[in-house]
Amino acid sequence: MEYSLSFDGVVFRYPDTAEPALKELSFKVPKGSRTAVLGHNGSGKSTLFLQAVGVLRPQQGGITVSGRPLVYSRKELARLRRTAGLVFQDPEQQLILSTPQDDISFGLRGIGMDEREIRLRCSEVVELLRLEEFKDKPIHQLSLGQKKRTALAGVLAMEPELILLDEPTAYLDPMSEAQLLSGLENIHAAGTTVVIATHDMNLAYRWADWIIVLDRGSCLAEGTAGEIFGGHTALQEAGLGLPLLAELWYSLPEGLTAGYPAPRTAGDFKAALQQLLGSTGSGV
Ligand SMILES: Nc1ncnc2c1ncn2[C@@H]1O[C@H](COP(=O)(O)OP(=O)(O)OP(=O)(O)O)[C@@H](O)[C@H]1O
Repeated sequence: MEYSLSFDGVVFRYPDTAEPALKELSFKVPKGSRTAVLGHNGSGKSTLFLQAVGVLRPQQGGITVSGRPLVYSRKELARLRRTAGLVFQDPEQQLILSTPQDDISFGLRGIGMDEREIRLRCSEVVELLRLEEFKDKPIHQLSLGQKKRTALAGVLAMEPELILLDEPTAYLDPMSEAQLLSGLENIHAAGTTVVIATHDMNLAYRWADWIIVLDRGSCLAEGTAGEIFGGHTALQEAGLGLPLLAELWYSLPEGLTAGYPAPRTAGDFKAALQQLLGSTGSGV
């Protein structure tokens, strides 16, 4: 299997802190996956992301992005910027210029792209993330959901192979969340590896195909969504509850559900129940 990102024994301690934020952290993100990094507050998710894009550097261990070990020279970091993009939890930390259009173009100018290509890339991401209506509006007048999509557009315009999003849906209403997820769907369909950090178990359950469970700076478990949500010991150990649909599914009699894949959406759950109860002669 090919991997877009791997950590091998990464240790990192912030200055003047007693405990390392990352403790011999090792895991792998399969290329082309939709990966969710799950962990409680302070488990190290944001620190992990900052390491993956070279903003922070491990004190021990190594990181590989798209098959290349990270090297912290100016040239290699510039290359990394085009390979791996990070969307911060707080878009205010990311958006620098006055309008979405200017902000998206800024990063592309920084890598020396010509103006014609910049205009083309900008219009592509503006369309993909449906920013047309407010692309020329002052950023401080945008809603949080619009700012989050603008920050995502700025990263996406660089066409990275790997995109990392820190708590992408935090504080978004259901409509803004759906818009952001649909943007991510298109990005993933185009071949990009997408990694999100979240403690929203319901989101991870319906969205991710690969899961990494982080606890106090270490990886407790990694595997397919079926393995992690089906086993649920790592989630319990990390103090993370089960997603509602998984809890309902695994509370059904094992004899009834044996051999059926656990449904990931409410619609699939209903269809599975109809099929299972139909096959036992009950019916819903
Ligand atoms: N700049 C910093 N200086 C010192 N310690 C820090 C700094 N940033 C984070 N930490 C510590 O590192 C650990 C990991 O923090 P991190 O922000 O990576 O966790 P997280 O899983 O992203 O948390 P959250 O879910 O709350 O965003 C925590 O103990 C935190 O207090």
